[in-house]
Amino acid sequence: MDKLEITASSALAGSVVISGAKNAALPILMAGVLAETDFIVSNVPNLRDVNTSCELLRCLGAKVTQSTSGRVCISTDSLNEFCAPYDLVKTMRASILILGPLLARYGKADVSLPGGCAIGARPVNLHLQGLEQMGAHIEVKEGYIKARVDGRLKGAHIFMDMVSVGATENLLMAAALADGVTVIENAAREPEIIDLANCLIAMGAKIKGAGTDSIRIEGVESLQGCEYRVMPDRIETGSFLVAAAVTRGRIRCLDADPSTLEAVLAKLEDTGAKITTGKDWIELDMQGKRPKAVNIKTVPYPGFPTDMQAQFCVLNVLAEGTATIIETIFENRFMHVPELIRMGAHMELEGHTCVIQGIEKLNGAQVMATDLRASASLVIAGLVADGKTTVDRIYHLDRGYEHIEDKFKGLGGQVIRVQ
Ligand SMILES: CC(=O)N[C@H]1[C@@H](OP(=O)(O)OP(=O)(O)OC[C@H]2O[C@@H](n3ccc(=O)[nH]c3=O)[C@H](O)[C@@H]2O)O[C@H](CO)[C@@H](O)[C@@H]1O
Ligand SMILES: C=C(OP(=O)(O)O)C(=O)O
Repeated sequence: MDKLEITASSALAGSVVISGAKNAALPILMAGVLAETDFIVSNVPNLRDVNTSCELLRCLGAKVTQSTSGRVCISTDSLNEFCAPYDLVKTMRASILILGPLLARYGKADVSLPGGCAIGARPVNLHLQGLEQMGAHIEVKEGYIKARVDGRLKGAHIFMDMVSVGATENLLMAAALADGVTVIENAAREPEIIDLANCLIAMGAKIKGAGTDSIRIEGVESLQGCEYRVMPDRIETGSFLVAAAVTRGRIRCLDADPSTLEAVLAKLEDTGAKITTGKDWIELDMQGKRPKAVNIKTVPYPGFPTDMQAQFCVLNVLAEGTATIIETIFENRFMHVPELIRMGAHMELEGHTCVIQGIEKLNGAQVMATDLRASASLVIAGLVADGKTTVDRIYHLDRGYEHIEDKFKGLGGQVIRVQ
């Protein structure tokens, strides 16, 4: 199994090109099921989760071609299977996003329950309740969600109990082909929802309000393929900016979108970083200074993202002062804490809160990656730890960071992959 070896690096410097967003690309690829003609997606990152999504579409009978330049072409002419099997779903939770599109277009879908994962139980009740409100008959049997509808789904007024990105996306895709108007209240407002909605609109869907907490979808009878470019990855961007901050460096993220990172950039400024932005770039300059500690509370967008919590833990581990980190989205998203403590961090964890006392240096160690962003945080920690840090189980990282070692190398970070 591959590992990453990281040795203490000097201040990161230079530019890094940001990839397309994993969390936008995955729902957009699933939306391919809705299109009657060829659908072309560009700026798709080369990631394990993208390969899994393409594999899932192929498993349904769709024709999918992936090019090395980040273009994926999907044709559903030969789609004739309606089951997302456990073996694929267990490797990627976002597979649940195939449910809405399959049901809306073909009236049937059997999707394996994704199961719990490292960061929390992550139930899918909101996805199922919303589809039921739209007229679907749903049974959960032998580990599979079996959903059926006679004819088209019906538009419905759906109030979501909790803000869920995935449930909003599944219902948005289902409603695009439903008969009548659907309103999703208490919808998630993440930029990836706007990206998905823009893609569906380019396919012919009628959607208003994406990016607000009330989305109105007037269902249409059919959707056509289009060419769509995936938005930049705001979490990859934030991860590189944090890496630059902890190494007291200066980097520029290219092909990035500053408007999707306001909460993260504000926190970085609070650490003492100088942030400059252009239309599609962000520069962070620590001016050689040690970052100051910043308190974080994760909340749905536009608040501070849970997907940046682990990286900000590392920043605070090395910052001047004491910080409190509160995780409110996932009940088990502090798996990086014991690993960072093994590297010398001063952290105390109680329930959803972690108190961090900043120190000057970490010590390299062998650490284990337990989920995607925890893995990224350990790589960042390795950049500023004395000696060598080995990050094991990096298949998590490969789910979400494209060419991570090459990108760090380009900034002067000493990160190598060993097999
Ligand atoms: C592929 C993708 O885009 N993944 C992102 C997506 O995950 P995902 O879409 O799975 O996350 P959700 O927004 O659905 O989860 C938010 C909270 O709602 C709960 N919940 C969710 C659905 C449901 O039916 N019932 C329920 O209780 C979850 O357990 C969690 O506590 O949003 C998360 C929150 O920003 C991010 O961390 C993930 O990176
Ligand atoms: C939690 C994440 O992804 P997923 O929802 O695919 O597990 C993430 O991107 O940080």
